[in-house]
Parts: sequence; C-alpha cells; structure tokens
Amino acid sequence: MKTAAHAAAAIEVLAEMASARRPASDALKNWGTAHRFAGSRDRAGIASLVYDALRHRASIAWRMGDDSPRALVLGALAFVRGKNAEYMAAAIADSPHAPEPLTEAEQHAFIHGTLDGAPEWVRGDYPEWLDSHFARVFGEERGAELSAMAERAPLDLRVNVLKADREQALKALDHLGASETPISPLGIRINLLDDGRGPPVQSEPAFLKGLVEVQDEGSQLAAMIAAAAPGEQVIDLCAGAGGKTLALSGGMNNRGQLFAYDRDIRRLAPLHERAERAGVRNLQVRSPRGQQDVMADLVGKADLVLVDAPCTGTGTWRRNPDAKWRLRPGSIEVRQNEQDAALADAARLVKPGGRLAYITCSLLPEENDDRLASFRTTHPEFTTLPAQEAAITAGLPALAAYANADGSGLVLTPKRTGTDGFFVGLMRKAG
Ligand SMILES: C[S@@+](CC[C@H](N)C(=O)[O-])C[C@H]1O[C@@H](n2cnc3c(N)ncnc32)[C@H](O)[C@@H]1O
Repeated sequence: MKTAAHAAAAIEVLAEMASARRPASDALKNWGTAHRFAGSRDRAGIASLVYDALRHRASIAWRMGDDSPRALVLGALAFVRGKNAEYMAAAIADSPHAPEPLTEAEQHAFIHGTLDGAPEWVRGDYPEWLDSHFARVFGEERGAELSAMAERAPLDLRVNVLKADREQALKALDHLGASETPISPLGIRINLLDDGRGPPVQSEPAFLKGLVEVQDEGSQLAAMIAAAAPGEQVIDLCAGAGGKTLALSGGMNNRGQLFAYDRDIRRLAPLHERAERAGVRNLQVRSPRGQQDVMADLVGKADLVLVDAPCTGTGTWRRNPDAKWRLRPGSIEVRQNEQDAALADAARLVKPGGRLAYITCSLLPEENDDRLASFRTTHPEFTTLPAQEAAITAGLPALAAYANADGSGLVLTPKRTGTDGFFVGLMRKAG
C-alpha cells in the first residue's frame, strides 16, 4: 500500500472514531480486522497517519478550513509530512484505493493554509476549554509549549546502574543509533523508524539482561529529584508497574529497604519480573489485601515516600494524542480527589524529618501546585523543599530554571526539557 491508500484507510479510521466515539486504538484494531490482507508495515503506516492527524488536529482544521476526517488526513500529509498538492495528485492517480482527488478548496489550502490569526489553543493543538488552565502555567507561551507537545516522542531508556554504566549500555545498543539524552546522566535515546515506531528494544540482549529499562527521560528526572539514597527506607506508594520503583532502586544501590505498593494489585503484577531482571535485591512489593492495612507497620518509618499520583496525563499527549481530545472537565475533579487521597495516605508513612515527593505526568496546575497547596493546609507539619534547591541537590542544576511560580515544584515539558510533561514537588515533615 502506498501513501494514498494509507490516507484512504486513515480517513476511514478517523470517521469511525467520530461516528462510534471510539478511541483511536480500537478503531485501528477494527480496521485491521476488517482488512486482514494489510501487512504490519501498512498498519503501522496508517496508525502513524491517524496519530499525526490527531496530534495536530486543531491547527490542521484551521489551515484546511474544515475538521472532517478527510481534511485532517490530507492536512496531516500537507502540514506535518510536507507533501504538496502535486505530490498528492500523483499519489491519488497512482492508487486504486485512494481518496477522491483534491478539490480546488483543498488545493488552495495546501498552498495558502497558514496559522495567521489563529488563537493559542489552535497553535498549541489542544482543546479550547483548557486554554485558561494552560494560561495559568505558561502564560503567553502556552501555544508554543503545547505545540511542542504535539510532536512525536522519542524512545528513551534508563541505564540500570545496578548492572551497567552508560558507556557499556551505549555500546550494547550502538546498532540502534543509541545516543545520550541531553539531561539525565542515565538516559539513552534510540532513533525512531520512519513510521514513528521504535525498534523492538525489549528483545535486545541489553534489555533482557537488565542493563536498561524503557523510561522517558522526564520520568527518570522526576525519580532522580526524589533522590532516594543508599540505606534509606523508601516507599513508592503508587508504584503501578514500577517504572519509578526501579529508578529509585538504582539510587539506593541495593542498600536500605524499598517498598512498592499500589491499590490496584493488577498494576503491580509486572513489577516482580522487572525487579528480578534489574537485579533489585532490597525491594518488598506490598500487594493490597481487601480491607487490611498492609502498610500499617510502616507508619512514621519512611525517609522518603513517593506519590506518583494518578492524573489526567496531559504531559503524555505526545505518546497518546487521542487522549487530549477525549479529556473532559469532570476527569480533572476525579483525579484531584484521588491525588488528595494518595497524598493523605502518604503523609502518615513519612517519618519526622522525612521527605514526601509528589509527581504527576500532568501540566495542569489544578493537579499540581494546587494539590500541594491544599495538602499543606491540611498537613501543616509538611513544608515545601524549594524546587530549585531540590534540582541542584539532585545534581540536575539545569532544571532549576523550571520551578513553578511558588517554588513548590518543577515543571518539565517537551519544549523546556525535551521530555514528557512532568511535575515534581518535594516536601519535608517537621522533625
Ligand atoms: C501514574 S500511575 C503510577 C505509575 C508508576 N509509578 C510508574 O512509574 O510506572 C498511578 C498509580 O497510582 C495508583 N493509585 C491511585 N491512588 C492510590 C492510592 N491512594 N494508593 C496507592 N495507589 C494508588 C493507581 O492504581 C496507579 O497505578
């Protein structure tokens, strides 16, 4: 299949998403089931086009003067992939499974479609209702900040210092074009293939032997700022599949005790095998057991409690562009309640003088600064550890420039740090 056939398929997928209110992944799966003849390269090509159209949906619609599935796909080819009207005419003429030829209006948009006069939410490709939310964090920069969030994400790995150093890992992955990430001293970036997919790193010997883990550079940096040290008692309270747990374990060098808990036992399941592969020997996974308080013995004991809170995920839109158009105002409130509950659960576990690290992969201040401010009101025994100092202490002085307005946290973004969007704030409990 060629470009024009991919375009026709991508239009069908976007149309199904709109008519059946289906997520992109489901609509793509349905398309694959109905077109079993299509090979994996074609499926990847179609998916990549659908995701490019979703990443840039608002700006494409503005430039095309139309937000139909056809306009979004043709606009993705024009404005994201840089194809001109002549190329498209030839591609369409050359394929039996092509969309209809370009209309005059479409040809005009290909040549003259600009973002002149477009509001920030169109320039930044985010839903209009979020404009005031992003204005609170980024002010006049919001269009540019969110526009960077509309680009494709790289594939990042974290070197597992329990088993290797970065030089060894780079050598082992040299054939994938591995290079150092700009900020994390443990980060490795892998070149993406043309269709936006990464190579299958999870089949690489370096991965199977535990030398590296897949982890966005921003997630690595957030864990480093929490700065778990050898010999400490550390609790990862919202551990999920353990991305941060494993990063914390590196900082501890298998000394002290690391506990991982998640209220959802299914999410914890992969952690056992991941920790084994990574050579972590000081980890206890605490699985929830009905109504039992499985953390009761750790109350007031932890040097560090990490709350990697459930959130709307606005910082991960590069990887999941469908999510930005599916987010609804009500979800923010649901997440806020969960965030407050997780912080309250964490507070009791911190020992006097201990630290509480709060992380989200959201850029909305309602889930970040506001949650910490609200927590400090109800828990006056906790005070902010200034974010700039936290960055410097963690050996990441480049991040000190990205403290939020009240200095309670750092805001990482694709534009600022080339990472997914993350918020990380530290607090200390009175001693
Ligand atoms: C952002 S995810 C964690 C991702 C994980 N830390 C990682 O780095 O891969 C948030 C997790 O918090 C869990 N969670 C939400 N509220 C919680 C609570 N009050 N106590 C423990 N876990 C909670 C959810 O089940 C979810 O797995």
